[in-house]
Amino acid sequence: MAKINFGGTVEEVIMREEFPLSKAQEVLKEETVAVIGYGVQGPGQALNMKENGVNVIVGQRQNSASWDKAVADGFVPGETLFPIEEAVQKGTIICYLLSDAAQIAVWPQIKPYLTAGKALYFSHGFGVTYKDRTNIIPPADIDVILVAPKGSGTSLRRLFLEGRGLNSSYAIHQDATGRAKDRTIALGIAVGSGYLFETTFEKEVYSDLTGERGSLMGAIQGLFEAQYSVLREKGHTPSEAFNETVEELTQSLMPLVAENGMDWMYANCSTTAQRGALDWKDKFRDAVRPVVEDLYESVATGEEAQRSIDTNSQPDYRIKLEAELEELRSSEMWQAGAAVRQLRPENK
Ligand SMILES: NC(=O)C1=CN([C@@H]2O[C@H](COP(=O)(O)OP(=O)(O)OC[C@H]3O[C@@H](n4cnc5c(N)ncnc54)[C@H](O)[C@@H]3O)[C@@H](O)[C@H]2O)C=CC1
Ligand SMILES: CC(=O)[C@](C)(O)C(=O)O
Ligand SMILES: [Mg+2]
Ligand SMILES: [Mg+2]
Repeated sequence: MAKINFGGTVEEVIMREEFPLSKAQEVLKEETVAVIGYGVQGPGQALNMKENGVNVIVGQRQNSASWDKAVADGFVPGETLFPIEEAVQKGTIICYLLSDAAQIAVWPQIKPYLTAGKALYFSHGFGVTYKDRTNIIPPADIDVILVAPKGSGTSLRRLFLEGRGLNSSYAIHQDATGRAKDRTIALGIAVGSGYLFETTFEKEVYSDLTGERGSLMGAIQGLFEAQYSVLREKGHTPSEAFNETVEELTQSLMPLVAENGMDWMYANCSTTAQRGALDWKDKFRDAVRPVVEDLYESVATGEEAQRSIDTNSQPDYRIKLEAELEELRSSEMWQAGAAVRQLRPENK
């Protein structure tokens, strides 16, 4: 493990150099890795592992769009693609990549096939951490492990195809075989992680739920809406409001942040912008911090988990989510966004 200084705190991370793909292949050579669920993470992880030489099968509900997608991606019914229970039966490592709500519903069906020595793998600490709400309590004689790619399954796959990698966290909840750690790291490398950092199931789910509700998804849209609507009320056109709120951020400034940090992005903007950003950042921080504190509390008490379970267990949850996404899509801001995207020279 490499010791890396993260801004003054030294942490151990695992990189491909010290745990190369050849070692991952060696660790996994006797295993059948059953990827259960072929939604967003399922395809990314299954295809990356398959192309990395791992023996992968997929378990998915028949007569579903995801089943058809698995077929289109090259998984063969009866050979490498099976109904869920059959795949769990055949697998020695079970990657449980159903939606978190579906994991609860399907658990009683798969539990009998989690026999001694197998490994149960998650990409989220949700099911195990909130066990009082999910009833996901794995048998004691199996490994229970986690690799959580820090990003969308779509990005995991795209970065893999570009020869890059998405960072993942990893955790071992239960080591029944003495091989849990090797299995975990090998899977982490095989799914296409750039490097792996250690966590626990609880820390993973608390930080992940906070991040996606906060700066990664929820807060960012909230900030965009606030600024866009003020600009519009003050008489700015949609194109100006959208460009000054979103397009410039994603196209021009965030790539600079990604490349070399916030100070580098600031340094490449005008001194006028730098002065204003440095003055205003603390006001935004102070306004938003109490909301983040509320959010973390709601995650830690399990309120967020319960809301997610309750809503996403409804038979029509997809339709309802889609209706809310449609509302976003049809908002003036994102309609302006669609027009702006069309105008990018590369999209012409
Ligand atoms: N979406 C992402 O990129 C990320 C997801 N994760 C985690 O990975 C896991 C999988 O998430 P996603 O890929 O987003 O899942 P998803 O929402 O795409 O669902 C995966 C599959 O579950 C199946 N499914 C849904 N309800 C079912 C039911 N009642 N019975 C049987 N199958 C059912 C669907 O057919 C679908 O193929 C979750 O634990 C999630 O938190 C972690 C990091 C990112
Ligand atoms: C993509 C990711 O890692 C998220 C936002 O946490 C998720 O999809 O749950
Ligand atoms: Mg998440
Ligand atoms: Mg996440």
